[in-house]
Amino acid sequence: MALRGCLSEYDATVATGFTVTAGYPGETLCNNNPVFYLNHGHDRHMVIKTENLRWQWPDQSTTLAFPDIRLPSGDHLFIRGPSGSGKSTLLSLLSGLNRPLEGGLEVHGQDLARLSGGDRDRLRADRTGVIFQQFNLVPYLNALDNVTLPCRLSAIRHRKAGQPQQTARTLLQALDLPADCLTRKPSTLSIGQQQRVAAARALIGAPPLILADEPTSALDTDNRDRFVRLLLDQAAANGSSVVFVSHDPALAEHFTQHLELSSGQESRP
Ligand SMILES: Nc1ncnc2c1ncn2[C@@H]1O[C@H](COP(=O)(O)OP(=O)(O)OP(=O)(O)O)[C@@H](O)[C@H]1O
Repeated sequence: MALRGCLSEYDATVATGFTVTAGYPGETLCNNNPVFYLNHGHDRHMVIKTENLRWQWPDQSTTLAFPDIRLPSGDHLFIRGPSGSGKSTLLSLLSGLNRPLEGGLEVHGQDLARLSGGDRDRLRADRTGVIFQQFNLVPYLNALDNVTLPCRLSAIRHRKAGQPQQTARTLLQALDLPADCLTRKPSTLSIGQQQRVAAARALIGAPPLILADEPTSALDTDNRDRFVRLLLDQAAANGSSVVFVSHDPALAEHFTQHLELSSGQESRP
């Protein structure tokens, strides 16, 4: 099916994690409002910098307090912690989906606490690829069109991808997706194949940061290790930093930095 005119704002938002603020049936979904990407002297190569970061969900009595993170450009960080320790919550803060309750949070040199929701969405669209735990593929788009979606939502990602369809093919091939899967819908793909599509979608347009939320949880050990290696190889080829969360300590060996979240969280006084 032709891509133009068949993508709702809802689907684009669920699939990519950012709100689409432009786009009508038949038009390319792409918000060209400029966000100014600043460099801050000695921190210009720091992709993520957090300090005393805290978050409290509405109606929850406990506060999630996160260890400080310093992630230089190109480094790969593994975040581990038991269920409920706040791994997904931390990724929602790093991606700008939620604004921190307290503490410092700089991503791509931007103070996320000071940006509006729309500017955080734009920053994420342009500079962060997200792999969701459930992949969030758009069910009525084939694998290739799912992968090129970020290029429709970000002029920067589109420009960096060059020819998005060709780049998507190259990425999916590098991630070992069989050629006959390229034009198939997600529901006809195995979990491992859907996972490769989700990874290619995060990688296209070489965003400086990839955030991955337990994308290997449904895989066996061999496929899990292979997927992590392929993902990190592609990220390294793009020069992208990676933050990968999992409860599985066996994956830690693939990463250059490690962070452990504990299950014990502070109670609010
Ligand atoms: N939308 C929400 N509203 C209210 N509380 C939430 C929400 N999302 C998460 N929480 C709570 O925040 C805490 C951390 O949840 P989170 O999903 O970040 O943990 P996790 O480490 O990713 O867990 P898992 O490994 O099971 O996915 C939990 O106590 C959870 O119940």
